[in-house]
Amino acid sequence: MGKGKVTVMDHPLIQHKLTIIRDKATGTKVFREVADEIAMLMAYEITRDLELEDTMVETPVVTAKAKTLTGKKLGVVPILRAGLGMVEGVVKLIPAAKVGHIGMYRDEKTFEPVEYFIKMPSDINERTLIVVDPMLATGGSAILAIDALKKRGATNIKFMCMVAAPEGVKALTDKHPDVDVFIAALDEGLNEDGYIVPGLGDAGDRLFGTK
Ligand SMILES: O=P(O)(O)OC[C@H]1O[C@H](OP(=O)(O)OP(=O)(O)O)[C@H](O)[C@@H]1O
Ligand SMILES: O=c1cc[nH]c(=O)[nH]1
Ligand SMILES: [Mg+2]
Repeated sequence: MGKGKVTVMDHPLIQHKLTIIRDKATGTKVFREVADEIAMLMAYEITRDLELEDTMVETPVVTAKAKTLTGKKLGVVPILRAGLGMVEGVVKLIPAAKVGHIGMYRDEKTFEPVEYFIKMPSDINERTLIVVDPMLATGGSAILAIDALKKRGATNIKFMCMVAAPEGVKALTDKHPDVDVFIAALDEGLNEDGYIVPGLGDAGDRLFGTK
């Protein structure tokens, strides 16, 4: 592994749901639903360190001391297309989060990422950004996406993916050691076509039914 902090979220529910989306017999509808559920479970874990402050609440019984989120700003940044499949799951838990989009495709021969779209909230320098993409293969797409966010002023970034290859985790944590990486499964590696093994195939195509 590289220099950054890496957390593997191997909760039983996440592992069970991952098996469903790894299965090649799983169609688009179920793939989308289960990917959404995995993203929500991961968001629950990734938000464990959100800051709380004291407040008062009037219950039907008494006025009591209680806790509330500080309202520190968050952003979710899906890497298109496949990252879109993780947005709903996160914003269901954090409805105040703004969403920035970054479009990236991987050249099929060289595996080099190409950026084709970016639209961010204007205040990304004030936000904790959670970059989401189901797949971290060579790491090229995640590295370029995070480069683009840092260039625009982002300083507090987390990366969350479902399936990662060790090569991608090393490349990402070497290049961006300040970015905490959260993954649901660390797979064996990459095949000659740049696919994660065992992986789940092309996440974008499986989410959107494009193959
Ligand atoms: O770590 P890397 O080697 O860069 O590969 C991972 C990238 O490949 C996939 O996107 P893809 O290029 O297939 O685009 P899509 O989401 O539009 O299908 C995936 O969603 C990641 O963004
Ligand atoms: O296995 C892989 C590798 C890159 N992108 C995917 O969607 N799947
Ligand atoms: Mg794809």
